[in-house]
Amino acid sequence: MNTLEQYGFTDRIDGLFSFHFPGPDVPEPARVIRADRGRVLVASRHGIVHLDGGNSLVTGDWAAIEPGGSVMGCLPRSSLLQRKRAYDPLSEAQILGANIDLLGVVVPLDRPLSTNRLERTLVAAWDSGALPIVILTKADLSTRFDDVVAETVRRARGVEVLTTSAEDRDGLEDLRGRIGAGQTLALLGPSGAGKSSLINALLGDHRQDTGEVRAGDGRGRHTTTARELVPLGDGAVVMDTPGLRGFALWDAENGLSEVFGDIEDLFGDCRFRDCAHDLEPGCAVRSAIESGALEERRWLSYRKMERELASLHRRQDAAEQRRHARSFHRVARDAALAKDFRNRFRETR
Ligand SMILES: Nc1nc2c(ncn2[C@@H]2O[C@H](COP(=O)(O)OP(=O)(O)OP(=O)(O)O)[C@@H](O)[C@H]2O)c(=O)[nH]1
Ligand SMILES: [Zn+2]
Repeated sequence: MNTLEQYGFTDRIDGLFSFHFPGPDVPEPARVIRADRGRVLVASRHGIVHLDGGNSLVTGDWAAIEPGGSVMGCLPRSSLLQRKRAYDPLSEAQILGANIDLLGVVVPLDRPLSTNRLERTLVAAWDSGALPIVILTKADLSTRFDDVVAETVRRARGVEVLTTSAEDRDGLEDLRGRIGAGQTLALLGPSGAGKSSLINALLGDHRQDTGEVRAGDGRGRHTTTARELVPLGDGAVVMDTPGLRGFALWDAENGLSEVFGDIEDLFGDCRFRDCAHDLEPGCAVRSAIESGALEERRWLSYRKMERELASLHRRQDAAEQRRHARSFHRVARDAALAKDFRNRFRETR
């Protein structure tokens, strides 16, 4: 597997490049590992290189590189995670990452649940166009706050919930199994939630590939830059940008109604009450998209959320989820109690 494939390049991406950059000189595809004010680190067929002139690129982008080495542009983003300033509509949103397939909303089990935070992060995840998944971390500590697992499952409203412990290496296979070849997982969660530990645990033997990369900066000096995309092997990738760490995605209260409220408001203006916002005449959603008042990307995100939630609800009914949460919780608690007991035994010996 070449460097580019390790960073998620697939036949599908190859096809998208031919489609979006037709012509005799097909550009070289490259994935942005890190973007820093126009200076970007990319994975290419020739390994990992620095490029200049990538002002518009963000981590995760698929960049098109001319034979001369300059950046021509990038593929349309399949998802876009951004930080919004709800109170100031004029300020530009800060883009945290692009082309994320799976957004892990990390909830640590070593502290009480912040339901507001969980719900707002889930909405931001849906808004990005990626598929959210809730990842409970530090399962080995889950006795401390008894109701976090059940409450998280309840608040996640059908979004899949996985439980992990980097410490005990629990749940890692499950999570790894969710990230297919060519897919990118990003983790969102508060500081100290265990994101780095989880990434390192997922990496296992690949660990030496990550973290710092030493690269010449063209002037003979060497700089050390942290990679923000981390290959897990087999074309699965984890995105780990500073912007995603301990950093709120919003500056004001915003939940479903704030992020998608403008879209839901449009429904009332459709000619038909039961408008499916597809091809119906007089559809306010379609006309907002056509006039540019509604970004098509956001509408697709909204649709994706509806679709995924409906199918998740079909797949796993609430009762089954509660059973799962209870039985998991018992196992986790027993394991933690056993560990506590072992520690105490050691101290008193
Ligand atoms: N018991 C236990 N501790 C854990 C686990 N995962 C992480 N920790 C501890 O939790 C603390 C924070 O973990 P990090 O992985 O640094 O958390 P982070 O989310 O990357 O934090 P930021 O870098 O601040 O965003 C560290 O002291 C870890 O050792 C776990 O599964 N079990
Ligand atoms: Zn409509």
